[in-house]
Amino acid sequence: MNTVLTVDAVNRSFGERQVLKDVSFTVTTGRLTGFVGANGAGKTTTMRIILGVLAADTGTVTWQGAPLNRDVRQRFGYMPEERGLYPKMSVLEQVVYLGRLHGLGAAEARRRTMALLERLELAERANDHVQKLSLGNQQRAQIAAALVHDPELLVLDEPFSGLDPLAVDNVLGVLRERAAAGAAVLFSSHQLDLVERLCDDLVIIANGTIRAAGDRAGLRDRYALPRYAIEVGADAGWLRDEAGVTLVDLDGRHAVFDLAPGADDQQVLRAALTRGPVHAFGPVRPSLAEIFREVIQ
Ligand SMILES: Nc1ncnc2c1ncn2[C@@H]1O[C@H](COP(=O)(O)OP(=O)(O)OP(=O)(O)O)[C@@H](O)[C@H]1O
Repeated sequence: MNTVLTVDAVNRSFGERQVLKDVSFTVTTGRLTGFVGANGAGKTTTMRIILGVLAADTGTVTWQGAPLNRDVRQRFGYMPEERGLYPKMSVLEQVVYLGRLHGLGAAEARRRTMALLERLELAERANDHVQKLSLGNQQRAQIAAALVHDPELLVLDEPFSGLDPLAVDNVLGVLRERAAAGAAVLFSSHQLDLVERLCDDLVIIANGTIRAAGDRAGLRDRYALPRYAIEVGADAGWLRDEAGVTLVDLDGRHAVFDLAPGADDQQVLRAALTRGPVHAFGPVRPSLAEIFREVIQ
């Protein structure tokens, strides 16, 4: 597994407004990288810069250490946020056409298109006009269009939004196969709770600034404070005043709290026991969505 794409100190403004501030991260072959942030955080702008649709004011994007050019970008696959298939053309014609634009011969483009549509469970719709498809199926057609030329880098803007859980699994399976075959995959989402289950690496952006980046487990270890759940016999509100305790959730006799570095969990347990029975007490593992809650709102 190699780092292939490097976004380094990219800045971009629209008029007076700076929407990307020193954005840096990397994307690795064989892995799915989720690019997560709230609406307006700067995901699409970053992706457009990677694809060369938009220029950075300062900073660089490199592929295997070299600056990007048209030839390299021909080997990328992009699913833009604004989608962009022609409503009045059949799915088959359209994906074949896009494959040919990327240099595939007619027979090869057709063969790959059919295989992809089959894999995306869209083969029965191959001859339908895009406008006749459900939104979820239009999305799968878009994904086929981004994949048909077997790109080395896949950049997908919100590929899972609007898909039902079965379709998410299907698309995820397809992306995993591409990664296993050596592609690098970068996709954006505003749903950290969904994405943390789907990807290997995460890049978290808020207000144009990268807040955290790395593999899932590493991010959890780095950013999570020790978190505990407790169930006591009466209201657990007293926890609020315990040294080193930050309440995450309080619901009557149940509470979830973080402990400051150096604070003693056993001290909290003893404090609880002086007030009455303790029915449950132990560490819990926060999800990334919980850790970065403010980033995704
Ligand atoms: N062409 C443009 N002209 C002016 N402002 C823009 C332009 N494109 C994007 N912006 C602004 O830049 C900011 C970042 O937008 P961007 O689309 O990159 O965010 P995003 O994270 O992809 O959000 P979303 O999930 O809503 O697409 C937003 O405030 C947006 O309004």
